[in-house]
Amino acid sequence: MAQLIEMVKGSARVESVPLQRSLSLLIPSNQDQVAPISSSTLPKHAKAFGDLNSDQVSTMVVVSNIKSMFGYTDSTIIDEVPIVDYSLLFSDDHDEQPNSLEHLGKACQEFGFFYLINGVAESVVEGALKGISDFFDLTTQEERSQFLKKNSMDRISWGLRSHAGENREFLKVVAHPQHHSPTKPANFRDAIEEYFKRFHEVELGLAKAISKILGYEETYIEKEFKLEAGFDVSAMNLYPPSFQSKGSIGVPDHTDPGFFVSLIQDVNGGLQMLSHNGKWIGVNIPRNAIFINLGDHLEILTNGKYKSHIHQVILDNNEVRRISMATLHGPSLDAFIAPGPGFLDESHPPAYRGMTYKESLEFNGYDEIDVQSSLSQIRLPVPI
Ligand SMILES: O=C(O)CCC(=O)C(=O)O
Ligand SMILES: [Fe+2]
Repeated sequence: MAQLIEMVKGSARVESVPLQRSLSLLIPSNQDQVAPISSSTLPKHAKAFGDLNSDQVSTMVVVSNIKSMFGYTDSTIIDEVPIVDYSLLFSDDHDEQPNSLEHLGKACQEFGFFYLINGVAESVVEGALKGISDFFDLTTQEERSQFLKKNSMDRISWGLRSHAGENREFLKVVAHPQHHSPTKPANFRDAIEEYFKRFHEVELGLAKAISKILGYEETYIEKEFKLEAGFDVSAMNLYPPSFQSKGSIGVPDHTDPGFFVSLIQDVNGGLQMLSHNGKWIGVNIPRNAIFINLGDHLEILTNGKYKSHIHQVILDNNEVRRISMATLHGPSLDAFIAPGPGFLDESHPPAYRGMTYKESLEFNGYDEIDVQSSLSQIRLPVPI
């Protein structure tokens, strides 16, 4: 429990300083000595989840209220996903910024994934999800199937998988440097384009912040990955509720290529990450947050310092259909990605082969738009 409390403390950078202060009031340092709490010290999120009073402040209650604050139910797993506040990474406050960068560094190195808040306006995320929902609702499956991939240069690709190993319908589109997507229904294209535009700014911001944490000038990752022409592919997924799926697997376990993946969804349920210590963690995205999962090519560039984590989608408990959009933010197709010299020394020889992003996407025999990982083939044998 102490560990969980620590985790909640460490990750609860939800809105700004007031919330942190309130949380330190909420979280007793010792179970026998409960700090008094006044509801006026609580931020608006905290007020929204109920009328906390000093009687309720026990360790268990604190944790469960923090859970409900983020929209969790008791049966979901909260632990071990850090929350990173994007706005604090660029704060003018001389204490705030280094603390936030350190927190992001820990999230990257010790987890490899995190919830990002204050990056993209909620209305933009909601708009994109509504657009995707309209695409799946307002077109028939037959209309959608016109986007079935026909050749390797296709920039839009549709698929329907319905077997024990995979259950989903998806539409993949190239989102950057040029956005390609179906033009019907109206607003779908505009809504997702707005998300791609806004998120591209956030991507550049995260590239700056992570470069700094790694000890480089802030343009390091942007230059290495040539992000101006970064190849981004967005996978929009529609998962059936579990009673409609023949098997329980939505997407089998895999890692994703690229710098990182940004994921938004309409309802929680199904995405699981394999943590550093070999435990599956349920991804339950707090409202207003975007899930970030580091990709294969950041692992390659950092020679394994930051890892790309295996994940899967399991549909066991889904009562309703779920929509997600996983955007794989990649280097430019012609960027040559190899372990950076700054991550190599005698005890850290190169652990991956260098190749262009395009080559790595095609390494398994897949096309660029399929964005399949080839990390296991790119890994070099460990010298004895
Ligand atoms: O839909 C999800 O939650 C994850 C999908 C995913 O991992 C992918 O499309 O690569
Ligand atoms: Fe994935």
